[in-house]
Amino acid sequence: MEAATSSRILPQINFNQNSTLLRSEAKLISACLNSSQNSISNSKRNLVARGLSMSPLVQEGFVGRTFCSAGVCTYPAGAIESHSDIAEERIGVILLNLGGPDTLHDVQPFLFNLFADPDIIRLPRLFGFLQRPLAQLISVLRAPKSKEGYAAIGGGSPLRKITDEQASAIKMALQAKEVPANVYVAMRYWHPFTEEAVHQIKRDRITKLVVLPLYPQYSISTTGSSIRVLRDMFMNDAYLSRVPVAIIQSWYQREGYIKSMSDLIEKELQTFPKPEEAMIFFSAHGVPVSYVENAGDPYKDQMEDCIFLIMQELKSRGIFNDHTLAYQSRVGPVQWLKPYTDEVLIELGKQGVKSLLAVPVSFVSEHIETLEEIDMEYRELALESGVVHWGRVPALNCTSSFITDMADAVIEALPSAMAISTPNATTEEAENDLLGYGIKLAFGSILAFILLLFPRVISAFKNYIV
Ligand SMILES: C=CC1=C(C)c2cc3[nH]c(cc4nc(cc5[nH]c(cc1n2)c(C)c5CCC(=O)O)C(CCC(=O)O)=C4C)c(C)c3C=C
Ligand SMILES: [Fe+2]
Repeated sequence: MEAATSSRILPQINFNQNSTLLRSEAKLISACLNSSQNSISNSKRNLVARGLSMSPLVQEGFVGRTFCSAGVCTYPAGAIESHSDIAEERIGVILLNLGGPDTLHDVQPFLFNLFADPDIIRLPRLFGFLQRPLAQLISVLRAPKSKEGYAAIGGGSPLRKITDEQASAIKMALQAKEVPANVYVAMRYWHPFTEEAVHQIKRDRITKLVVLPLYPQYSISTTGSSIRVLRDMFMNDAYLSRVPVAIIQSWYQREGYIKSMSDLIEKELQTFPKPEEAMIFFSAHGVPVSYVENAGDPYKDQMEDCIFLIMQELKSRGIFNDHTLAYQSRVGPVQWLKPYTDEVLIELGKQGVKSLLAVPVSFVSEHIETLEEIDMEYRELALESGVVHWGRVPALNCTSSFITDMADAVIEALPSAMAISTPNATTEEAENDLLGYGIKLAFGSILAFILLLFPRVISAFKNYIV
């Protein structure tokens, strides 16, 4: 794999010169994001240092409860209860997505929801009470800039419409494969919220559920956050905690996805006067470096692996264009994953690159960061920097090969669905636990007493062992 632009690492950004964020807002976010760096456990650090990404669900407190393999998580045998007594299976698929403001009026409350998420602004537990006041402040400060962006793309986010269309398309693809299912949309920060989807799932008496995040790569800030919210709802509900669930954590490595992305790239390259000369410029949404380096977020590794797989597929088709990966959409002055898209564009222009094909790679729908940031801001910057031919690969949206692959992913995950059997202890269970603990304590004390008082008993035991 060509090292992801390691030869093009650029100088650190100076906030005063380049950041598009308001200074006061930036300071606030900086303080919040930096503070989270101190609360990372050594075990996580060791794993990361050894190059082993900790399972994201383990980081989220699923320790001892989950088995994760091949991107699908289920619950261990001891904690499950089968639904074999259910005569009629009603399959549900829940699509997890970020959500976006439908109108300009929604922008500030949407931003509030985003910044109030402890997986976006990661405060130490002790300062958790500050999360909502901070979110209020930051959302009010950022709203004008965000509104400008949403105004430029028609006055709101297209995410809800596209995600609804993807849900209908996946439902139809499942139907065509003779797996009838209801498909629900659960947005993290705007309507339809996760609560609304979960309400419908209960209303429809779903008996088996597949959780499918619409993010190809896993990040604590996206898939991780949505699964945490969903898990809390399921654990605290008598019905839902018994519904078998399969969670697909990430799916960037699926052949169907890699081929669909390659198809789009191959097609768009043909629009260049000399297709073989265009540089393929993968632009992924960034995350703060601390997520990867301190919290063990597998996002960067998965992103690089994803680019490698796409380039391998293109090579197998005889496409040998140069490529590079950079990260966009940083918020605040903390270090985000590098290299930054804007800096790389300027550098490539300086190096004399004339043709660039931008490929958004961290998200499967058109949204503000493709329609405004890439198509407007980055296009303009690239052209100013000397690039002559600029193109952009569209998001997958409802591309049929992609939708078929998502349906296949659901079908493959179904057999591993298992229930969380009321893991939140009821009062009765808690009392039983206490009783059990008391019995063990009393028994242990009596045993210790006997062993201490009667050394002969010990030697008798020894005789049995040795
Ligand atoms: C894989 C995708 C995404 C990651 C990772 C991610 C992390 C992340 N985002 C913010 C802050 C903002 N994100 C915003 C919008 C937004 N983000 C994603 C995807 C990822 N975010 C999408 C798809 C969208 C927008 C959707 C739409 O409405 O079209 C915004 C709001 C827009 C803006 O003001 O720029 C903010 C703010 C952080 C801090 C973060 C990781 C910690
Ligand atoms: Fe984002």
